[in-house]
Amino acid sequence: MSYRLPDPALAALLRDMPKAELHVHIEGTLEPELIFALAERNQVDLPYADVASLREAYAFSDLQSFLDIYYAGASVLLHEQDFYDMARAYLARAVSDHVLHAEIFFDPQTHTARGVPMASVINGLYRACRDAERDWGISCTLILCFLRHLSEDDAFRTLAQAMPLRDRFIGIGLDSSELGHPPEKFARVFAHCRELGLHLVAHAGEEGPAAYVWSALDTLQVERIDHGVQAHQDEALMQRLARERIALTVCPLSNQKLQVFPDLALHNLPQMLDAGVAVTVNSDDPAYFGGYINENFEQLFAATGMGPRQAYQLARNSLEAGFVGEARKKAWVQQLDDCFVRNGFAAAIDAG
Ligand code: HPA
Ligand SMILES: [Zn+2]
Repeated sequence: MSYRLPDPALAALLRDMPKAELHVHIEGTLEPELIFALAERNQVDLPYADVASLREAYAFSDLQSFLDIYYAGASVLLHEQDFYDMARAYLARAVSDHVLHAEIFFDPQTHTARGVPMASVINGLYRACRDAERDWGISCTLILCFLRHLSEDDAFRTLAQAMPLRDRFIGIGLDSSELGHPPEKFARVFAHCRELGLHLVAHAGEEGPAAYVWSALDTLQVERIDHGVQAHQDEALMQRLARERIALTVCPLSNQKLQVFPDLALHNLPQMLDAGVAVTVNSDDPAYFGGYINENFEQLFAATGMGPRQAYQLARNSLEAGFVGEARKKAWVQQLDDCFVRNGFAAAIDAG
């Protein structure tokens, strides 16, 4: 089900308000047109005849059915310039959606397993971030994700390969198939990353149970939870998330596409926000799930009937949950306040 906002003033506010994107997989921003262009450039065979038939395959029943196609799409990425072009396209889009700051996930094991050098992956993405900052003023950092369906030893090897480029990523995440791969499987490698001074996040409670969110917090000691929507099943967990202001990077269109919620109108984000949890809105894999961050905001608000007060809270949560210094956060929140005043929604600031 796709939703449209009937209120043009609210739609304009959601579009124009400054925001941060804290949960986007760069490989999930690879649009079918770019997949085919890179396939041709790199002479990679694809099991789809054209862009239209690839898009037709984007009908998912759960996380795994998506991941199978997502990893196939990433097979066209071979050279540093491919990673640069992919990230450049995403960042241009983020700028037009008024994203001030993006923390971008990448999955190195998806590429190194095919013989792509770690340096090609990280240097291509990093150069795109620096160029976007120079050209468009967007702030942009990288988070290296371990694939949880692989072993912890594989994660350690991946970390070792990335260490010569340690200054080019700020944190570590955990993604891929959740069920059967609980956070504690990666306890030792996360403890090591913590000692290295890396920020820590993990996907938990997307399809997996609330127990995985507890484990990500207590065993991995992550600073944010990616998705986390299953926390709603556990009142004690909800209270902890709210009390400790642990941000959840929620991805509404992803949750609908992967059938975590059968329909956006049934999404629990409004209740989580009401319960005082620091929820944020993000796009996850926008090329596959039918929309970038502003489309996530617009459709979610249209489906659930939320208004300017919640828009303010969500944007503010995102600007405050990034891994950046307090002075920059304060300046960004000032820009957010100015936007709400300019658009005639000053009351939403005071209510928030
Ligand atoms: O939503 C997701 N969940 C887990 N792994 C992923 N890798 C890309 N997107 C996702
Ligand atoms: Zn994700």
